[in-house]
Amino acid sequence: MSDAPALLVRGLSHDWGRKPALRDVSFTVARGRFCALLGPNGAGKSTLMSVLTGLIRPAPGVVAVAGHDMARNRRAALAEIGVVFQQPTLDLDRSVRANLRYFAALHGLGRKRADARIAEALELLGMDERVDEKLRALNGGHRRRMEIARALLHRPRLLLLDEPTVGLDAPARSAITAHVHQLAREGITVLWATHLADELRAEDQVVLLHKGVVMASGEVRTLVEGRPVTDWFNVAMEQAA
Ligand SMILES: Nc1ncnc2c1ncn2[C@@H]1O[C@H](COP(=O)(O)OP(=O)(O)OP(=O)(O)O)[C@@H](O)[C@H]1O
Repeated sequence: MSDAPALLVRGLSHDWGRKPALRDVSFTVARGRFCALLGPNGAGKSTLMSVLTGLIRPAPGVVAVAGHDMARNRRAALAEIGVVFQQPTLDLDRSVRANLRYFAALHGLGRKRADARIAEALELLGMDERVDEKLRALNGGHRRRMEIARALLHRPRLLLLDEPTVGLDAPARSAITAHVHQLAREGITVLWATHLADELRAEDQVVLLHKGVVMASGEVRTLVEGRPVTDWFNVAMEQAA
């Protein structure tokens, strides 16, 4: 199990009613990699995130997280995952600390351990000085960082983020992108869904999804062949249209 990839997805398909959303999707993400799940609106990114978080069952398909099969050993697989959903779910009238303590308690962490984990997670996101501020006083970028910190409280090996920069201005977008790349360098495996190719870096892995099908997968540097990532993405989408 120790050699298992952080995430394995094999032969995964899903239909919404009669509408195909994912078609025979397969890829793996090695431990400590930043993998972008890149695709335009309607590509199937959110559907795939729902499968990976166990919200919907693929038929057919295999998902394994750190070697734990999602169908056969769901609890162990889910314990390895931290999730940042597209829609924020925060209590704006409470402080950063109070929000995080609440979620730490949901994970069964006692107060002392919770506070240590909260400090650790906030430091990773450059948010430690905000711990006593009310969420309402924070800007969108800081709220998002706080949600990422929350997803790390139980020390997951795999962090899933569904379009985490939507609605943020350029500086906040670039700060969050940098912080999450840093998390990958710290050993946390990241799957980052986005439709914005400029969030990718040369050393990242990318899974290019279009109409539910993986069009390309591999290291960004190799796939773009010297072009800017946005040019490569635009050409791939024009060819697919
Ligand atoms: N709950 C649902 N019921 C029916 N169809 C759905 C549902 N969720 C998604 N779809 C359809 O599945 C396809 C893939 O959508 P999905 O939301 O997974 O794509 P996406 O890449 O996340 O796009 P976006 O960036 O717009 O969220 C689309 O055709 C969408 O209309």
